[in-house]
Amino acid sequence: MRAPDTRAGRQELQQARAESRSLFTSAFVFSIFVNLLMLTGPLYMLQIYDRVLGSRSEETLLALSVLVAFLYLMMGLLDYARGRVMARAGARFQTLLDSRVFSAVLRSETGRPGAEAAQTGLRDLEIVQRFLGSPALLAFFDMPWTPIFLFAIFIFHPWLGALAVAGGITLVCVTLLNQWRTRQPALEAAGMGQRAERMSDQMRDEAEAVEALGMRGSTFDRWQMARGTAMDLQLAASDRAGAFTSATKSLRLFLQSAMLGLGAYLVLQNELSAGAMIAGSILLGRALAPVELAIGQWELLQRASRGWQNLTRLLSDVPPEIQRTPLPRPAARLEGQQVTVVPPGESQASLRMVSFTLPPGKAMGVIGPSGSGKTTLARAITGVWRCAGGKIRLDGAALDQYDPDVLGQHIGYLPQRVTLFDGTIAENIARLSTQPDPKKVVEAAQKAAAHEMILKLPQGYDTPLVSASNRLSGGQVQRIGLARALYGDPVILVLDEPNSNLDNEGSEALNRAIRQMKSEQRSVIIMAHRPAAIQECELLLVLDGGIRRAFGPRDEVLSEVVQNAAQIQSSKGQGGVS
Ligand SMILES: Nc1ncnc2c1ncn2[C@@H]1O[C@H](COP(=O)(O)OP(=O)(O)OP(=O)(O)O)[C@@H](O)[C@H]1O
Repeated sequence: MRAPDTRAGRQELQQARAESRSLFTSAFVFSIFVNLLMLTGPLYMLQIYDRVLGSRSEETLLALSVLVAFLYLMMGLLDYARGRVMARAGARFQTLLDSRVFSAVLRSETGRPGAEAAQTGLRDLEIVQRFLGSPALLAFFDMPWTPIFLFAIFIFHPWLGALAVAGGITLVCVTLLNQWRTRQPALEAAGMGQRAERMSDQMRDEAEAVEALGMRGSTFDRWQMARGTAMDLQLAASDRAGAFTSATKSLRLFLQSAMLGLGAYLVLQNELSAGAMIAGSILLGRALAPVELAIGQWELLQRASRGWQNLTRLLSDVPPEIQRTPLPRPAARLEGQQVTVVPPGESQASLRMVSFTLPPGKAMGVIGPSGSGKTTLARAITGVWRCAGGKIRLDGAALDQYDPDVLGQHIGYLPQRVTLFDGTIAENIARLSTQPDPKKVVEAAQKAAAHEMILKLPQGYDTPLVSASNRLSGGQVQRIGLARALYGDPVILVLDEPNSNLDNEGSEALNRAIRQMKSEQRSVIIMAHRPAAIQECELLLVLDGGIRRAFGPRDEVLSEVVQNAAQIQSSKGQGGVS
């Protein structure tokens, strides 16, 4: 199987990273000075042993100590500054991509629910941001200094240099071995951990069904199995990584002592000064510090690298929205031309070559048995799913010529299953706008016959809702969903099974809202099972197995196609549910 092309996503990420190039450059320059100043310690040692102790000069000691204190202060300041710069580079990277990744996650979820890259998109971005602002990346800036420090040790004595190089190579080999040995278990542990998390999220959301159906034990068993496996894998991964971290730490400490030992031997042979012996040992510590730091931060590095890969996949799968020329507010004329829709991730179309025309001021009913493609059509009209073939045109322009957010304002949608979000009732009606227009909110609620019901709630329109809570009944939720669909005066209203939870009063209010829409030259589409829902419709589209069975004036179509036409027509004019 060919690997998916992720070039576009990688390019986007690289561009966002390149926006912080000046910050990275300053951090790199700071790192040069920090590393130069790291020579302070060894040089001080060298001077103390070889000059101060030899000459017994207190003035030299004082002068050297003052100088060293100053240099350490500078080093501290520069180190702090580069840490701050890197943190800002990470933050800038995240700010640049926040909105892009957020909409890619949403679009990916509507397109192909459950796609792995979308599930973790926002978390991946955060991990990459954390890595960009962490000491782990600074370790890579410090690494080029490792050979320079090693070279300095060579200047003291070739044997010391040889030992340092051998030690350095061993540490690098351990690092590579670490990478090789821990990558797979870390990957598996992360994957399984995410699965357990998804499972617990779903179970929490569906807590009511879990309780009512006595599924607590079995759901717990499933979750625990996933979690247990994740924990075992995580333990194995962290054991391995921990073993490597401890091994490198001990090795480094041992190397430093070995340097001292070898240095002392060379001093005894009169081949080295005592100062150089100590300085060499300190230099070795400095040379190997970035390697050890990189190993210590290996987990973050791996997670960031995985996050980067996921993001490249996500951003490649979901290209950025193109800037569209804004169109004027459309007339409520909707036209379906040979519309074919294939559900995301499926190979079979659930709607095939369906055509219809809905002029302004009219309502169209869409009926058909379960699975006939009614919801699919609603999704296509609202732009949630794109047409695989044919076009849907709103006032002459294909739906993809509208910016998705603008299209959402033109087309009000009441989905089959209404979900409300965390926020007040008013905010939910105003589609989570941070500054809801109170007048429009109340107007929409009145049209949906939700106003009185909302006023009876403890804090009226300001009653806070928690998405998962069930303080509202199914009918109440549906009325608020209808008010949300009507908010902002959409030109087209798409209602998917609007009567499923409405009582008589709600159904009548719905019919009133439909009549009002029509009188204002706006139009309505109703996907329905129940006859009461289509009594306001002039047009009827009958679907069966994703194919148009009939389309035309309602009564004609009914008498032509639906066998129980008489029964449905008899409910006409009664209002409410039959
Ligand atoms: N998200 C999806 N992924 C894959 N296939 C889907 C998806 N949603 C619907 N389908 C398929 O598309 C076909 C039409 O489904 P659709 O939900 O549009 O029917 P419907 O007429 O609205 O049914 P109902 O009256 O039961 O709501 C069905 O065969 C269904 O299996």
